Amino acid sequence: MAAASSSTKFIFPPSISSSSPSSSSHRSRSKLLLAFLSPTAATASPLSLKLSRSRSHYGRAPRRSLIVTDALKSAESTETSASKSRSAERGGAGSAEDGPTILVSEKLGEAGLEVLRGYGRLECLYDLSPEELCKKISSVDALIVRSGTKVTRQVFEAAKGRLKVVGRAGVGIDNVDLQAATEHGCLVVNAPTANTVAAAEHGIALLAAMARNVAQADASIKAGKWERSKYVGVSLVGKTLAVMGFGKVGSEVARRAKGLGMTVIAHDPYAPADRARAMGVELVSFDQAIATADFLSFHMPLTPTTSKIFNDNTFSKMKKGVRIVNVARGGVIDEDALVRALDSGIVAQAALDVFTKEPPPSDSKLVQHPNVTVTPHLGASTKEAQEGVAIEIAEAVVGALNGELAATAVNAPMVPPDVLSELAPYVVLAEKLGRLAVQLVAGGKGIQSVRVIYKSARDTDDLDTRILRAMITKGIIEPISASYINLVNADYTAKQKGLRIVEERVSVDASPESPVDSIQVKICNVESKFASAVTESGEISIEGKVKDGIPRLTCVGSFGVDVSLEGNLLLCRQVDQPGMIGHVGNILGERNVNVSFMTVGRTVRRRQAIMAIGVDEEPNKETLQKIGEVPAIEEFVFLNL
Ligand SMILES: NC(=O)C1=CN([C@@H]2O[C@H](COP(=O)(O)OP(=O)(O)OC[C@H]3O[C@@H](n4cnc5c(N)ncnc54)[C@H](O)[C@@H]3O)[C@@H](O)[C@H]2O)C=CC1
Ligand SMILES: O=C(O)C(=O)COP(=O)(O)O
Repeated sequence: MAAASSSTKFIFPPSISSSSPSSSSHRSRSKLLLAFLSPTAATASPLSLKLSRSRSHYGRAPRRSLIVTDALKSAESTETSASKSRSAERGGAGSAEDGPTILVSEKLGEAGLEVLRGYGRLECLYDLSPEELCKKISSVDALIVRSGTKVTRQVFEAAKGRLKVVGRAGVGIDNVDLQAATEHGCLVVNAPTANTVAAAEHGIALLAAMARNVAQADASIKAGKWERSKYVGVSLVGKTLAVMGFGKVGSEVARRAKGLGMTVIAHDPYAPADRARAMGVELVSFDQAIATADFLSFHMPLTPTTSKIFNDNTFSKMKKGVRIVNVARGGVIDEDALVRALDSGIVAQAALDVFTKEPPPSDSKLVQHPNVTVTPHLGASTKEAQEGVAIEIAEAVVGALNGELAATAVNAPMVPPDVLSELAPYVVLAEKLGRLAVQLVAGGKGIQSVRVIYKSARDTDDLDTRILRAMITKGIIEPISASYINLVNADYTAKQKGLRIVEERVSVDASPESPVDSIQVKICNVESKFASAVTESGEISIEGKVKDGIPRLTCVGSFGVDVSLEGNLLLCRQVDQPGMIGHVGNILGERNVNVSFMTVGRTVRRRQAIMAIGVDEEPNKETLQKIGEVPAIEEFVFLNL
């Protein structure tokens, strides 16, 4: 159980870890992290990691990468030299041939490519059609995109379970079907910070260019004209700018606009008013913002709520002659309505970097409108931003492929590293308890309701159980279905299968040093193969603890036991009398089944006891039959942990 004894160093990425890449702490860290994303968490064998810092900042991929499955190996062997040369033509092929395959489908900064090259097999294919992407996707472990690639449900389906991570080299993830990603257990990460300033600068560039007719005047002079009176502009100083969406980009735009002498107001239903106030920006309602502003700048994400939020109705409420900048997403505007608003003069000018359909049709009335200035989605396109975004996304993807929970995960719970570190051994315990509990269920009715009870000395607020719940779900579902469960899709899959997991906390007088004293898993309203596991209230109940970093089973039904949760387990209920351990031990020994431990728990002396026997090998049918024939044995069950 290397994972269970992992040191706290595991939270650091290789680049800043003080331990040697091949050290045991690194190994145990990696094995632990495997638990969060890998299909084979609790049963994974020790990994042989060969991270070499001399190759690159991130080192080479481990021989058996943390979320790389066997499917990867077979797919690797089918990789053709034709595809490699094609990839080299279009963007270059990678060199770490034995690592995971990472497909980059749009131009990415060189610094990020360098990180990826050093880690895995890199393929840059920049002009794939949707059909080509679907064909390619089942042979890659990670996909990195910008805004131009639509990662649809079809893409996730075509991946056939191999695609583990989609990295969005930028902020907006509206081009990725997040629901489909979650259903397929695929992690989506983005790079939310590195292009903020670039987008804000572009917003300001468009604002100033629009106000002074820079693009139109440039086109005019190049057409041989000299039209000074036609291109008289408007001033920015003293005007009111409404920033719609006061997030990272919006607040940077606000800061710069204030520097230009504008009065800045903002609308954002979720932004803290004190942050705005500290910048001298007043947060106002949507209607107030659009009715007051001389200039509007859009900086909200495209979501079902913001889709076409600027439409005939909202344009009609704007100040006549308002000027609009959009560097967010084209879809927040009803583009036909904007054309009408421009024609009627409600909107005097618009400067647009983004469009509902990109590229927009060449005969688009909006693009061709004389009062509209356009750029081809250039907000993030500075050298600096592209290098930054590329590094940010490469780090996130490499981390995710290593089984780490990315700080920029979009569809998985964010669990701070210190919490992860502390819960490490309990993660293994949780999965084992789920796996064990489900094997005690006698088929038939199906499992619908599971109660999980965490006994802890800590305050409720001081215990984040999301990972534990996910791992219990994984343990329960995986042995009885073909689903592959990880932190991304655990809750979704449970819901799909009609499995209700209810969590309870019980305060106990234990050491507050440990986040959890024990975890109890109870499966309700089912019959058990092992009647002794059923409590008086009719639930299958097992309980486990972590002792010296090792997960142990401490209770079955109302019988106390104490066995390490490793390998295989025989649970027998017998009459509590001398000689039972020797008797069963002999049957196993004679058939070459090695016993790793034995423990006996009883409720009342000389009445009934439960014997838990750990075995290295799986006993065959005949051996199990022999055990069943021992007169004092009342029932027994063999469990695979
Ligand atoms: N043109 C380009 O190349 C780029 C475009 N972007 C886009 O800019 C937008 C903002 O990006 P960030 O500032 O980094 O994101 P962010 O997440 O930091 O900020 C978005 C803000 O919008 C707010 N918001 C959500 N719903 C809203 C609503 N109905 N009304 C008003 N505000 C609402 C949120 O509360 C949040 O504060 C995104 O759409 C992103 O995709 C970002 C970078 C480059
Ligand atoms: O980061 C964003 O949201 C952007 O819109 C940038 O898009 P891009 O990566 O330049 O295609």
